[in-house]
Amino acid sequence: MRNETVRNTAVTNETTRTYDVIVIGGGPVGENVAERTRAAGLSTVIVERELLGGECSFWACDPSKALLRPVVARADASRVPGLDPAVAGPLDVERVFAHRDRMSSYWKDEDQADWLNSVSVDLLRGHGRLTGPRQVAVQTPDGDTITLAARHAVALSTGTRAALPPIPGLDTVHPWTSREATTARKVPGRLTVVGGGVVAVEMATAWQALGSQVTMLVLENGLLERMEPFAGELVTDALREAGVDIRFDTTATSVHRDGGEVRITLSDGTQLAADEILFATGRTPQTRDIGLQTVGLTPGDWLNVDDTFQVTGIDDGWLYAVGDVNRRALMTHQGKYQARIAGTVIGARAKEEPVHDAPWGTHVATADHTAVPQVVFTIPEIASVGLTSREAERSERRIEVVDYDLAQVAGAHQYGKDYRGRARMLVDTDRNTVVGVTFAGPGVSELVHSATIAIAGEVPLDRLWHAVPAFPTLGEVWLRLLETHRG
Ligand SMILES: Cc1cc2nc3c(=O)[nH]c(=O)nc-3n(C[C@H](O)[C@H](O)[C@H](O)COP(=O)(O)OP(=O)(O)OC[C@H]3O[C@@H](n4cnc5c(N)ncnc54)[C@H](O)[C@@H]3O)c2cc1C
Ligand SMILES: NC(=O)c1ccc[n+]([C@@H]2O[C@H](COP(=O)([O-])OP(=O)(O)OC[C@H]3O[C@@H](n4cnc5c(N)ncnc54)[C@H](O)[C@@H]3O)[C@@H](O)[C@H]2O)c1
Repeated sequence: MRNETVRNTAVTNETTRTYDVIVIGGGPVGENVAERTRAAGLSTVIVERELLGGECSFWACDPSKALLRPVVARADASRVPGLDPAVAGPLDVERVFAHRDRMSSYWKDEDQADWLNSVSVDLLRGHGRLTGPRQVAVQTPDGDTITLAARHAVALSTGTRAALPPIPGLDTVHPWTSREATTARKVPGRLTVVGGGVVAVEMATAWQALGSQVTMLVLENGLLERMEPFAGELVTDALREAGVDIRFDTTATSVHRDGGEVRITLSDGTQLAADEILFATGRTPQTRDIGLQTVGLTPGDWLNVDDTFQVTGIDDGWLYAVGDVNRRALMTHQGKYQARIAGTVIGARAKEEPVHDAPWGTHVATADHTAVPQVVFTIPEIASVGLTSREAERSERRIEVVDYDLAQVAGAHQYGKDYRGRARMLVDTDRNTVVGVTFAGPGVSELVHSATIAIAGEVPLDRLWHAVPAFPTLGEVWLRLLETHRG
């Protein structure tokens, strides 16, 4: 076992190792909590039972984006006159898989362990469980149990795993979850995808382009239902053009594997056959077996936190929950933002320094409520931050919705022929600031940070008017949105 020797300022006795901070779960979020608490001068250990780097590095963001990059780049290139014939053929699937494997570090975490070592955080490999206030027991891969005690804080960053619906026959079909969808080495002839959210649309985009005939079973009447309706509509059109069979208001009611084939009974009573079935039906928190009952919480629950990530209902505030497991925003960048804040506030409290917890203070995650960006890497790309118009309707605020056809921007003409895209900006008319933006179109992923800055910075529209977008870029959509708003 690597790096388990106790370093920095930890105290060891024969049965219990004492640290200032114990982090359970070494995904992207746990790593960042630990890096910040260590930077604050606190001895810190991470307990990780699988691979340091978590879901994102090995079974989620990195492998999925590596599969999608050639698909999206080919779609972009096919719209560029002169370049289009060069990308007319199929993808080289083996090379795509090799790229994906490399981007997933061949499912080895030495580099991340070296990085952790370089920032003087200890690593203890094994499954961590709370055994009481500030107490953790770690079951190591050798079957030993090591007990840890925290002087100041325990941070839970145990993330999520795929949620599977309880439908008859599921245990017989060996269904794909996001893990298999991102790591498979063989292209199934027919792939059925259950779900219409982010994992479903990204993986349907990738596997259809890699050679599967994809069928999507979507409970709702559209894709990406939590985003602006035009986002799902544009992705639906592109998936259908690529040959995906999308069935709305439909789901699988039972499944069984018959020989090599998965037989699926649909909610309308009809049958469907597939070689593999992917359930992209949301996430469940990894809190069932982490000893929550020993501190008065309920195993299996999502963890409720305040804006400094202290778990609610815990005396003395020693327990923190950061990243996916607190359900605030299930994305790596937002979890890492939370981690920077949680690590810093743990450091401040340990040193009895003032805690700056007014909105936008150093020690509170205000952006979680107002400015969470997300990019969906489909054809076309979808990039959003802040409120959607549906959320705005439910809020008390007076909001103006400003729409613009992204295809009318000069940068879009340059980007590729037959560009299709939409942009929507939500303006809080009382405060004269932007509170939500959604872009849908090829190449929009890199636009989203401009919107995040406008929202998090609460930049008045009169000042945004002076932020001049370069010609001819997609960024000129800002000018067009502001002109539309001014009438
Ligand atoms: C297919 C897919 C694609 C995605 N793509 C993106 C994307 O492009 N961009 C983006 O921002 N987000 C993306 N996400 C979301 C992103 O993966 C998560 O938001 C992110 O991984 C959350 O990080 P985390 O550290 O909170 O949890 P995780 O990454 O889940 O890490 C939790 C860690 O805790 C460990 N652990 C759990 N329990 C214990 C225990 N008891 N003891 C010891 N260790 C334990 C686990 O082994 C794991 O290493 C994607 C998700 C999926 C499913
Ligand atoms: N690019 C990115 O940022 C990215 C990519 C992938 C995943 N993620 C994150 O991962 C999280 C999980 O993604 P996801 O797509 O699994 O979840 P999701 O919540 O986005 O979508 C879940 C889908 O499954 C459907 N569903 C749920 N229960 C069902 C059932 N019993 N039967 C049929 N359908 C059912 C829902 O109707 C919905 O369409 C997201 O919250 C997202 O933040 C992010």
